[in-house]
Amino acid sequence: MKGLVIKNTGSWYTVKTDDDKTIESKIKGNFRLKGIRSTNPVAVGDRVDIIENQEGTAFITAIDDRRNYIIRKSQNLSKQSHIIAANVDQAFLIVTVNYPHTSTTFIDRFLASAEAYRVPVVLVFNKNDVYSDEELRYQEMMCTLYTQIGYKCVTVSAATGDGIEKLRPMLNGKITLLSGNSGVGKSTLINLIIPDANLRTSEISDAHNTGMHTTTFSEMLPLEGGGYVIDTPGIKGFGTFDIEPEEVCSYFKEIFEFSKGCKFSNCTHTHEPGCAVLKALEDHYISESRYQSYLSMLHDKDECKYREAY
Ligand SMILES: Nc1nc2c(ncn2[C@@H]2O[C@H](COP(=O)(O)OP(=O)(O)OP(=O)(O)O)[C@@H](O)[C@H]2O)c(=O)[nH]1
Ligand SMILES: [Zn+2]
Repeated sequence: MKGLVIKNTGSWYTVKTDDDKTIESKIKGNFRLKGIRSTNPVAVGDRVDIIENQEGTAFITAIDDRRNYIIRKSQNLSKQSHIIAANVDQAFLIVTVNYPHTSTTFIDRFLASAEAYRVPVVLVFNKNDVYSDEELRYQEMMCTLYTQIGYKCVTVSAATGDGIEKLRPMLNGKITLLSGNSGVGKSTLINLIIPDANLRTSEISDAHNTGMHTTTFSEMLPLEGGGYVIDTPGIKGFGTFDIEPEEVCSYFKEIFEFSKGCKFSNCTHTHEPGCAVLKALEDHYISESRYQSYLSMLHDKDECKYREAY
């Protein structure tokens, strides 16, 4: 029988079968996933084969190929990874222009890593209710910038509920990863969208920040209209991927478009003559902040810092 892994607590996996049953399952014997050194071979979001046994539980016997997965690297020496979720349909990146300020570098890095994994991203601008006119203008500028590049932008307030109704239809039937810096309102938003989720709010998540408590349990929260939401504290992007310096550009959609006009095919868009990207930057077709983010990722690569950041 086939099913979807919706929860992982230690060695037990909750599988929602295609005929809508929920069965607690374990991995059978020496089942190993090729290629990944991970503390958990199966993750929420995985499509699996199960065989039911007499006790009413089941064995997971096979796992479908993943379209994508999100990994957290272990901080200790084992260098093992923990797979947080697999087969994500889309990501909502929650950003706040203030309280706390989400930097464009943070946004652009997230977008670039999502591009690499072909995961569509929606930018959700939260805390609309607290901003001054100046902050609102800045928020609008950001929305315009990212909309022009091709990302959907939504402005909401999790505190007042303003704009939340726009999110619901976008979530329907999909597996959505909710991400964003600490304090931007992820838990508040989830509690609003799924009232019985009863998620921890800021007090407890402070423990995450100091690294006192890292949970190895993941769960996809079911939505009323079908689909799931995954809340992942502290995830800055997708996967650990070996990105080559010449690839960085292809993950910045608009920069990539202009790069097709560069004189040299190996142009790094930093100093070369006949660089169409530098020209577009000068003519304000490419924004300064996006270009700076591109440079920061390019330079990180030189120093091998980027890989470690994820
Ligand atoms: N004014 C205002 N405050 C908000 C809004 N959304 C969340 N907050 C507040 O911001 C603080 C942080 O919200 P959380 O939902 O805990 O943020 P989080 O993103 O889950 O944070 P972590 O768990 O640390 O990742 C809380 O005090 C919330 O009440 C909003 O739209 N407006
Ligand atoms: Zn160039």
